[in-house]
Amino acid sequence: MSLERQKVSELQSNHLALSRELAAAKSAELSHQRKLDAFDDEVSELKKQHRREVEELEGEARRKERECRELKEDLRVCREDLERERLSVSQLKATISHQSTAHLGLTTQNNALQAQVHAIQSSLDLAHETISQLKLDLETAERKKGELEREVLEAEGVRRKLHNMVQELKGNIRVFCRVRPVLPSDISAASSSTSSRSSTPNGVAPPSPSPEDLGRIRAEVQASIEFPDKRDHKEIVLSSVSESATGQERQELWGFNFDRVFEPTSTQVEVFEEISHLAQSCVDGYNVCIFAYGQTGSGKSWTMEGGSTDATAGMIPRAVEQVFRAAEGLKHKGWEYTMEGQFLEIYNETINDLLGKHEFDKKKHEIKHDPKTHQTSITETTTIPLPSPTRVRSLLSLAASRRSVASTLMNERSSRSHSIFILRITGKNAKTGEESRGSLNLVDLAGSERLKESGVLGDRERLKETVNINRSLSALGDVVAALGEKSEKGEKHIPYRNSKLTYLLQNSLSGNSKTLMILNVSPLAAHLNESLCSLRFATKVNNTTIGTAKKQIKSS
Ligand SMILES: Nc1ncnc2c1ncn2[C@@H]1O[C@H](COP(=O)(O)OP(=O)(O)OP(=O)(O)O)[C@@H](O)[C@H]1O
Repeated sequence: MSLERQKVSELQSNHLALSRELAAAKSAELSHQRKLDAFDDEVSELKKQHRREVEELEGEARRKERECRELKEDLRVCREDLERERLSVSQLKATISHQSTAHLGLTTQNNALQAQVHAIQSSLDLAHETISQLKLDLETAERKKGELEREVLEAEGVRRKLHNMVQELKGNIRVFCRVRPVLPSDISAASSSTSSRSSTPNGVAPPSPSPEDLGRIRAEVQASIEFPDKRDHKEIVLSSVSESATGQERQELWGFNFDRVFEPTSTQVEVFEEISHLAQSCVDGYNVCIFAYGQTGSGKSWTMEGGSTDATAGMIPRAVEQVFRAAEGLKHKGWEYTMEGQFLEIYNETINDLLGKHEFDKKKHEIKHDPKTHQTSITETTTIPLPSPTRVRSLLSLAASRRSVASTLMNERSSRSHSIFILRITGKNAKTGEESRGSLNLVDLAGSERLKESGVLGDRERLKETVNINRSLSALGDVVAALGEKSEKGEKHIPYRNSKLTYLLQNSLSGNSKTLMILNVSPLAAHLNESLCSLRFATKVNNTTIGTAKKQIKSS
């Protein structure tokens, strides 16, 4: 038992020891557990910290990756730039080498030019010397020229005096003849009448004529007109070939002489050159009358009024400008001029005021002649002061728009009235006290064709016009004839009052004025008979002496 007790005590002590150990172990375990918990906390803290660090490192890695990508992109761009720069460098190298070659060339050229400059400089020096010598020569020449100009002026005065004396001796009616060119419209009218004859029955138009056809048509429409006097241009010869009764070819020739004959190629400038002295005369105090005569479409309006350009302007604008120039040229001698204009037409023996505001034919205008001043006035007509030639142009176009224009077979824009432009020039000389009164009458007569030719027989109004036109033109012929007889036989009655036209122009036809008739002739074969009539009439006028023109100058 003791053994057992002993054993129990041993066991108890063991148990106690073990309990103690257990307790110690438990407390050790507790402390381990605490340590373990502390470690766990530390581990979880470390894990958190590690996670944070890992996240940071991953963020950092991503940023680095992005930077790396950007750097790679930059690198790529830089490489491209580099490539481009390399290319441009190589191009620049090529340019530089090209430029250096060019530079070399330019340097050589420059050297050559410099050598030339030196050469030019020396010839310039030489030229300077020559110029100063020439200047001296020029001064001497100009002195001589001034002297010669003075001599020419004096000679011009003498020439003018002699010219007026010759005119006075010859009488004061001059006749010029002007043949107009064949117009494209003449050829197309002839070619359309030929083609209408040859047109097919089904109305299909024939083909347009070839250049050869046109040449042939031109030769057919053109009358045979020659100008044999190539020196003085005073002769015109018309001819025609006809068949005699026996079937033989017979050529007839008609020759006429005038003071001047103008061929179809003559320009307005050339025609005006021959009459510009008349414009000068009216500034000197003469009555001047220029009238254009001829059949419809022969070029009267073209000659008197002309076209719209400077080159084609007719005698009216040119004469007016010349009058203004002449008046300006006399200013330094003390002359001051005033000009005024009137524009009238005679239509069916009635005077119309082309510058008036009233309806035509409503007012009755009377013609009055002053026997002392040899001036003609027309009652109740508009007189417009003309301070410049420009004003005259606008006045001409106003008158043209009011002028009676109707249509006949001869000319689609045929003027059926006589138009009379009157420019009155009054001059006063403050130095000498002289006064001068001149006038310039520019008359565009209505067409002179005969009744049968004009194709108006069926039209009463046109017939009346043509009868009136022909009556006034034949009255003009009678006046001219009577003037011719008067100078041969002494005093004789002159039938000025037989028409408004002759009565209006009385002072311009009676020997107190300088008169020029421009006969306009059509170049067409179809108008040959009319042309011959006109040429015969003009010859009658040309053979008439109407006496001596008188200057209207009054001394104070
Ligand atoms: N020298 C010329 N140069 C060029 N064309 C001209 C010339 N003369 C006349 N003409 C032309 O001929 C045509 C007839 O001329 P214009 O109208 O002057 O005739 P006219 O004799 O005045 O006729 P009317 O009696 O009907 O007034 C016009 O088309 C005109 O332009």
